[in-house]
Amino acid sequence: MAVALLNVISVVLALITAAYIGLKFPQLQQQWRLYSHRSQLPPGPKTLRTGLQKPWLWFLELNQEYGDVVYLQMGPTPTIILGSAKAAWDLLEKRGAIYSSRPRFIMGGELLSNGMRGLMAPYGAFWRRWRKTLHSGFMQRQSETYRPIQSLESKVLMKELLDEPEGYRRHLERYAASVVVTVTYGRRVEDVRTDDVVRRNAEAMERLTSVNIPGKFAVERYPALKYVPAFMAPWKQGVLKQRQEDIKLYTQLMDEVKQKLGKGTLPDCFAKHLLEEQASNGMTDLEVAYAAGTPFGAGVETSAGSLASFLLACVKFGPQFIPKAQEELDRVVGPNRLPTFDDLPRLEYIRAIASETLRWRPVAVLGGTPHASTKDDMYEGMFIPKGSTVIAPLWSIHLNDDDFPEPHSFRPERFLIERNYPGTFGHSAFGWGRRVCPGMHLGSASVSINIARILWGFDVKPVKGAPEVDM
Ligand code: HEM
Repeated sequence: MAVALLNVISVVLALITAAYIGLKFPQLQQQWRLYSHRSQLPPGPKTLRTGLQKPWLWFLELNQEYGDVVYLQMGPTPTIILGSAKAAWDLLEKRGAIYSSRPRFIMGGELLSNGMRGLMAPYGAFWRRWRKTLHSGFMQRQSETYRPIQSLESKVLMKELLDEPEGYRRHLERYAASVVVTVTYGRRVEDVRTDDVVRRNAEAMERLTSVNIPGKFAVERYPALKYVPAFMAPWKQGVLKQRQEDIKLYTQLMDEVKQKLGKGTLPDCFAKHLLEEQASNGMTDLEVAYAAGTPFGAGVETSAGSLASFLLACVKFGPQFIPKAQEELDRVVGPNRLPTFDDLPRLEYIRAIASETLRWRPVAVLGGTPHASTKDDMYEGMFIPKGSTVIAPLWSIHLNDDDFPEPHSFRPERFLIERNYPGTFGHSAFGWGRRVCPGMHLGSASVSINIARILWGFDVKPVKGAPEVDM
């Protein structure tokens, strides 16, 4: 009896040890890889700073102290911080085949979204399918067909700014939300405070941001916890319940689209294209529903925030660039009509202001969602391990004074001279490589047309007597 019990205990212990080694093996393998290349890892600090509200400020300090490629050991994950356009271009663009994945987001990407949100998806078949639909919905030629929508919403924005200038932040949000919701679902947004689609999408974003907090959930550090049954883990029960809310939202929005399509009342829009291409793309109904939710999550705050940066630049540096811009608008457009998209090719200085806006205070201050590498790599004698999280903070890259002398000054003129900068835009506001922002044509058109019209119609000045603010 005693021998039988001992045998059972030994088997159980052996199974536990095997399971432990199985679970630990990838981590041990990674540790060995790091140890054997320790002398070739990029330079970096010995200790981490935790609880930072604005990590990009620290990353800039690190890039200034250690160089363009900095190494941090964040728990088990090797993390690389890129501090120059060249390093980001060399790795994320030129070596896109191995730097286009994402780190694991177990709470947000896996448990909340069940892998349905392409923005957080690893590089692979699902991401490629999702990305293909975004490409066909937002590539240059297709985005140009959305210009009448942008032009109309921009006119509404001008009227709102005229009637209630102090509500400018809300008006910018309404503009951006209405463009995105019209382009996606074929219906306008008249007021962000009362619109149902806006409210419910904002709630979905809230659900996502509430679980995407580094260090908040142990499962991000110990991925095996993902498999603990929900009844034993209230945090898991909570996030799975929230998943159902997301599914309800995206499915209902798509059902409304299908009803309108059936009645023949659906205007041309991204959701319609998704349905038309669903069979050839091999996407499930749920994939389509989540894909239609993508532009709202990625395109509203980025567009509105970029225009807010422009107003900030006007308040801080207006006298240095507004008169030149208005001289150009007087010359090219004249006083009797609003600037249009057709004028933009001749509004060189306005386009330079748009580029400088996206550079000076980039909304994606950390460069958007981090990339992850899928193979060991060597860069300028430094070893970058497979599975590294790669962050290219635009705060470091756009405020790097080798590329942008006096980086905190707002100087559109930088974009009017020949400069040696990788890529075609002269800045990196839309990211890099295979993950580059698919909405960049829509986003940059929104920024340029509204800058042209605001400067044509308004004098933007600080409120009289307003206190000086650190920007
Ligand atoms: C001025 C406006 C915008 C800015 C500054 C901006 C910026 C960015 C940046 C920096 C990234 C990260 C790229 C990378 O990982 O290397 C990104 C990704 C993305 N953006 Fe935008 N964006 C803007 C507007 C839009 C719009 C209007 C859409 C709507 C379709 C959109 C959809 C996306 C998506 C889906 C991704 C993720 C791509 C992927 O993971 O493959 N963005 N954006």
